[in-house]
Amino acid sequence: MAQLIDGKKIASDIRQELKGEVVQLQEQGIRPGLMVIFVGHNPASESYIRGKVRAATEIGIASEVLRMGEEITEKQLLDRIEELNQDEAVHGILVQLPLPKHIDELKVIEAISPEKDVDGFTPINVGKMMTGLECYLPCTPFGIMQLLERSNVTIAGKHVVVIGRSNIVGKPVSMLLQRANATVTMCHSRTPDLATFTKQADIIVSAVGRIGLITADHLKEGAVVIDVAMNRNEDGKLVGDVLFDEVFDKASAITPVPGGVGPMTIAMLMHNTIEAAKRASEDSAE
Ligand SMILES: Nc1nc2c(c(=O)[nH]1)N[C@@H](CN(C=O)c1ccc(C(=O)N[C@@H](CCC(=O)O)C(=O)O)cc1)CN2
Repeated sequence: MAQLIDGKKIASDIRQELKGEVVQLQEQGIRPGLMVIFVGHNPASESYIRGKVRAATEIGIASEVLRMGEEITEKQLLDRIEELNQDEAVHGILVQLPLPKHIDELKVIEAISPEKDVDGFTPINVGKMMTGLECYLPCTPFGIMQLLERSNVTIAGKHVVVIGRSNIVGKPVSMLLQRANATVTMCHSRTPDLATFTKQADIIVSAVGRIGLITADHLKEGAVVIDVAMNRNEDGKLVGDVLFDEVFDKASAITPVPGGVGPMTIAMLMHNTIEAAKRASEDSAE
């Protein structure tokens, strides 16, 4: 039977720690500020943004949601980002993804000032992460690392199989795990005979978005399983890639969906926003 890695509890612990940091900043007259840009009406995004605003309010971060209709042009969005880049009260800017199809996501992300890029998605921050320079780490991969560390899962020397190659999760988490001295194998939705790879893993990170992708047969006894996916099943219930009930008996530790990686994404966004406020005040003091 596995240890349940309780992301909800760990994220709540992190938010409590961050609350203390915000109190200290406020004593210096600094109030961290986060601007969330939401284009369109995606219901899932709506719910994630609510979670971000709730967490910010709990911690004492000033947050605002800039809502833009689906019909806005790419140019209008880019102009708005440029204004926010210049706004000193805004320490962190994020554009909720996905964006409507007529807007080029990469172009929009690139427009965010790297100093305010609390999602860690801009090419500058990605490049810094690749080379080990100080930067904002993307929130979901950062959250996965925190989950593993705070659950006392050893990473160094372990073989990790990451399934998924997105810019948000698969690629960056592979890099962070490798930096923590794991040996990383990257697989994806089109990897033939996935089980050949996953059966060799001490830790599996699955971020594909396919219900039932990982079964007990994909695991070696005692592997750690991190499920990053958010899928809706036939009953409308939120489930991951992993068949939780059967994998639970074979794994040594496992994250649930919901209540695993998801809450950590928001906690690490709060961490990055506070970091952005600290850096801005250090820069203005220089
Ligand atoms: N600009 C960004 N866009 C997106 C990101 C991101 O990091 N930055 N990640 C995802 C969505 N996301 C945050 O934005 C996110 C996903 C899931 C959760 C979460 O807490 N999930 C809960 C379940 C919530 C529910 O019931 O619907 C859980 O797993 O327990 C938070 C944030 C894509 N876009």
